[in-house]
This record gives sequence, structure tokens and C-alpha cells, in this order.
Amino acid sequence: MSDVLTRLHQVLDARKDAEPSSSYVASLYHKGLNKILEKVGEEAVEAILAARDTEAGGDPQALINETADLWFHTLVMLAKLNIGPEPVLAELERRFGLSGHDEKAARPSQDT
Ligand SMILES: N=c1c2ncn([C@@H]3O[C@H](COP(=O)(O)OP(=O)(O)OP(=O)(O)O)[C@@H](O)[C@H]3O)c2ncn1[C@@H]1O[C@H](COP(=O)(O)O)[C@@H](O)[C@H]1O
Repeated sequence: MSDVLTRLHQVLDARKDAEPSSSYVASLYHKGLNKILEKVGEEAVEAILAARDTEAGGDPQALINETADLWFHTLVMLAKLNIGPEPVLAELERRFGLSGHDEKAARPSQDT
């Protein structure tokens, strides 16, 4: 399934040469990194609100959709900075099976 992240990244990369009027992703690149970061923040808030609604008995599909929007916009953010999903997946792989407390204790002191 993580293959879809790689395939999506290839599309996001190709959109760097597209006309802003022809593609949502190209229009985001054209507006610049600050607009992309604004979208990531917006989608994070929408995911948080949908999680609250789901806990209160709402439709989990709304949370799934908002999480997909959030992941998508973080991929656009990374692509804008010439980073694909692979190093993020590799970092998750590296952390896999490590206790969260142990992993945090082993981080360089400037990381949060
Ligand atoms: N996965 C997605 C995807 N998820 C969400 N979105 C878009 O993200 C936007 C987020 O919704 P909003 O209501 O916040 O957006 P908005 O109101 O248009 O934005 P603002 O004007 O408020 O900034 C919507 O336009 C969604 O269609 C996506 N747009 C594109 N993709 C993928 O990216 C590929 C390339 O897309 P294009 O560049 O548009 O061809 C597509 O083939 C898909 O695979």
C-alpha cells in the first residue's frame, strides 16, 4: 500500500512543470511554500475536528477523508522541497519496534 505514496510523489514531481490553471498541485506550487504550509495546518485542524466527531459517534469516513487530505498536503510540502516519501518511510522503519520513550531519548538534543 505504501507504493501509492511513491506513485503519488512521481505525479507531484511531474506537476512542477504544469500550468497552475491545469492542476491543483501546480497551483499550490505556484502560490509558494507558505500557501502549502497553510493548507497542511488547515487539514491538520480539520482532521482533529473529525477525530473529535468520530469519538462522539460520527462517521469515521469523515476522519479517513480528512487524514488523506492531511497526508496528501504533507506530500506536496515535501515534494516542493524535493523530498520524496521514501526517507520518511525509512525513518518509520528505523523506529519500528523501538519504544517511543527510548527513541526520543536517543534523539540529538535539538530535535523535539
Ligand atoms: N490526492 C489528491 C488530493 N487530495 C485532496 N486534494 C485536493 O485538495 C484540495 C483540498 O480541499 P480544500 O477544500 O481545502 O481546497 P480548496 O478550497 O480548493 O483550497 P483553498 O482555495 O481553500 O486553498 C481539494 O481541491 C482536493 O481536490 C487532492 N488533489 C490531488 N490529489 C492527487 O494529486 C494528483 C494530482 O492532482 P492535480 O495536480 O490536481 O492534477 C491527483 O491525481 C491525485 O492523485
